[in-house]
Amino acid sequence: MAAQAQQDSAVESVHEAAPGAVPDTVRAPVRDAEADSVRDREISGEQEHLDRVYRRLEEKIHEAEFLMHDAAQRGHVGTPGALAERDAQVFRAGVHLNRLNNEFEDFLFGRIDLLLGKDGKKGPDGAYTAVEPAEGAVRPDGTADIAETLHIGRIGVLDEEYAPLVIDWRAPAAAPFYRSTPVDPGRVVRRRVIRSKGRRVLGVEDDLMRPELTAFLNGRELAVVGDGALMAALGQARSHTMRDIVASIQAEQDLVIRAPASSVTYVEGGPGTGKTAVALHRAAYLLYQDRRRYSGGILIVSPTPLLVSYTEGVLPSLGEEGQVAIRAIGSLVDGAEATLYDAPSVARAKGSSRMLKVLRKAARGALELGAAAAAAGQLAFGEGDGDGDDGDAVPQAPSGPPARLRVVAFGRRLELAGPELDHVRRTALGGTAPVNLLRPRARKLLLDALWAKSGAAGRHSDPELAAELRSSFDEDVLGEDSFTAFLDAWWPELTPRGVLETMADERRLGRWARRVLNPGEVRKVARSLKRDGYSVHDIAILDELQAILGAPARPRKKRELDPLDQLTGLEELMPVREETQRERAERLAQERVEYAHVIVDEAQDLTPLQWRMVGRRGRHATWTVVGDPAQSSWSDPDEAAEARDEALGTRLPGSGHPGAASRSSRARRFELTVNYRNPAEIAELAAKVLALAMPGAKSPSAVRSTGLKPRFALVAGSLGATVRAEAEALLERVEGTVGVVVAMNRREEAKRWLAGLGGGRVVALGSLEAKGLEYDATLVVSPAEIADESPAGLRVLYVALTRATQQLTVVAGERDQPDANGVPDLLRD
Ligand SMILES: Nc1ncnc2c1ncn2[C@@H]1O[C@H](COP(=O)(O)OP(=O)(O)OP(=O)(O)O)[C@@H](O)[C@H]1O
Repeated sequence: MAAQAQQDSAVESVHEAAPGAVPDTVRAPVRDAEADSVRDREISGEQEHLDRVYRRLEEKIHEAEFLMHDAAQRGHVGTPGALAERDAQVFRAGVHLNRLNNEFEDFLFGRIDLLLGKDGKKGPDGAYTAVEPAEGAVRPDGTADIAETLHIGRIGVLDEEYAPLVIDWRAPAAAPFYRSTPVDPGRVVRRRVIRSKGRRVLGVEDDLMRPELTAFLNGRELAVVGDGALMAALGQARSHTMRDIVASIQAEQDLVIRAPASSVTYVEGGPGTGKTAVALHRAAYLLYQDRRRYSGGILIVSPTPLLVSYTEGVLPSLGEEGQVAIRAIGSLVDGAEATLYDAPSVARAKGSSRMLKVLRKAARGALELGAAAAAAGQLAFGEGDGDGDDGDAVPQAPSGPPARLRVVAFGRRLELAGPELDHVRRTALGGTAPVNLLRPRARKLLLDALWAKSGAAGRHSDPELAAELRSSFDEDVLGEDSFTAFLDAWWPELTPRGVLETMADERRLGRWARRVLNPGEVRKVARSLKRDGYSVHDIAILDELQAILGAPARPRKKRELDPLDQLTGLEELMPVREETQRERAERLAQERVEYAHVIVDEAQDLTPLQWRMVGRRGRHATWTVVGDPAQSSWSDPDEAAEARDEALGTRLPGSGHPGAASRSSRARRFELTVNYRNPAEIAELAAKVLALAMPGAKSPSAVRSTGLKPRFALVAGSLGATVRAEAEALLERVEGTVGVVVAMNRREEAKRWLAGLGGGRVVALGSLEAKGLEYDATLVVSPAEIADESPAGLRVLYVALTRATQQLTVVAGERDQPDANGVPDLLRD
């Protein structure tokens, strides 16, 4: 038996079916007085096991420290082979040590007690692989023996004999911990969640998967204690950071987490169904399952920086760091960071695929502005510090490109002027390559035009002599400083920033956007580009411009010396030192523009231009796309879906997209159906808005209820004073966080209303910023204002109403038409 349970158990349980709301589990409470002693005994049994695990971990830490020491010694030997080996060993031991030293909050969190399996094969982790019980595992009288006990934790630990003390939660042997349900229990009789802090076991929560059985462990009947792990987790107060759900992942979520990554995995589900949590756990699972395949990195695209900081602690808590980059959609372009919001009408214009045409024209049009356009965006992105201060000013009355080219070649003065230069430019732009990469072509065409003017073309009939003459002519011209200076000014290397800034001129933009944007849109877009800083939509435009222009040459970074080499004097032995593994990892991270797997969270919100931007980061990647159409704040979901399919290459056969047919046929779709966040009372209210926003759409079913109906408040005195008073009341009623959601244009005002309140527990948010976040209590201010903000306003309101884990208050503002109870018209039946 792989890891037999240590404690004796007793017959202490009263079995009882779970309340219907709990989707996958059946729980059984125990009787009070007796129960306490059974509970204590069960806890001390788990404590013994945890102590054993920590003793083993300490041994492993000593081993890793020894390896590090040994590796350092090897460095002193000084041969290239020893150096490479040292680096590899230091790297491996360092990773190991780091993980072991990490005091996980609850390192060991689960246990399953299993029946004898159908066959006796063991997997690499020492656990039996059979999923189904053996035929004789259950005796005809309904009794059975527990044949195997497995403990589940954040990383796997083997004992001295290579038997599993802890199974990694992502290992196949741990899957039954998540997958087993009373309907389909497999070999699992009891599933236990163990709560611990540091090295102390605090409690256990059991779920019986085969309540009809009387099961024995070491001759004693299996005890069942606790109130169920899921409910315990859901009832906890929230902080400003998300927790992992590793101890209570539900069966439908586990299917998504462990789905093989081929092509695209689509995951849909309403608010609170665990999409974000599942996405993060999936990243950890994929890395565990095939670290080599994902060495190219996993990118998680999140809608806002707030959601990034809310979620970024989850992966380290799962033992994964480094390989996964979580980036907000407005931070995907190095050196540029979105800090501004666009009004919905501006966002619609900037994000739509119509903008592509405008940008192509702008990139070419910017050339006509010559060096002035290039000077506008002095720094290519990637070089700036991203604070929006470098070269943000809109160029003042650009002088335009030089009007004539004068050079001396073969002793003659040659000149190209206006129409000739225009002709060369038009011909050069006829090529399909990115504008910056067309510069050599333009240079060649200029040389051709000058050659034609020189009159030397017909001098030799012998082709060899003619070619020689031509090449010495070219050399002559290219050696002229005036030619290089002209080319730099006439065909400058354009940067995305520079082009974007030239678009801030309304007249110019109007020319480039003719018949694509209407005059109103041109005016608003141009005006929005005059601000200091970027919006999320500007970031996608910068990325698109980068693709249109072609990458500017990056200056080569100077290689830094490794202090270790200086210590061992190896620089002298090896003139060109090989990169260490660490350096290589750092270099790859810096240069990484594409990833092996891309996870898009809140995918319903991506605009067509954003899909193109994200698509460029995973051209050869597999994808997980997570979203909820009912929460979309983009006004044209069909247009965005088309852009998504194009970015992912999943369009149906006949679309002409390479690989379309095979990709679309391999795509998998999952739906998450249970709302773990909102109590039923809040979910019910939100469903009313969903019915208005998307008639016929189904809400996920809430897993618990609190008996607390949402509160409706009318403005008494000023709106600010009412909001402050209601927020204060909520702070009294919940232990954790309070989120106050207002229309976007009230954000600053709301921050002032709430100044000094709650000591960090209360946060004011614009409606779009609330995406993906959750609070113990939420205060939604003026539903009508939020709904009227944009064409997608009702869906944004739906998001706002589904953020609370415990309590919700709605303050009806001026635009709402509350009834006598304060219920705004939008929230009435
Ligand atoms: N199996 C689970 N066990 C415990 N908690 C869970 C489980 N699944 C989800 N949760 C919790 O439910 C809440 C909602 O999860 P999450 O934010 O991932 O949902 P979502 O589908 O992304 O929601 P939204 O679409 O509204 O942003 C989180 O607090 C999460 O920790």
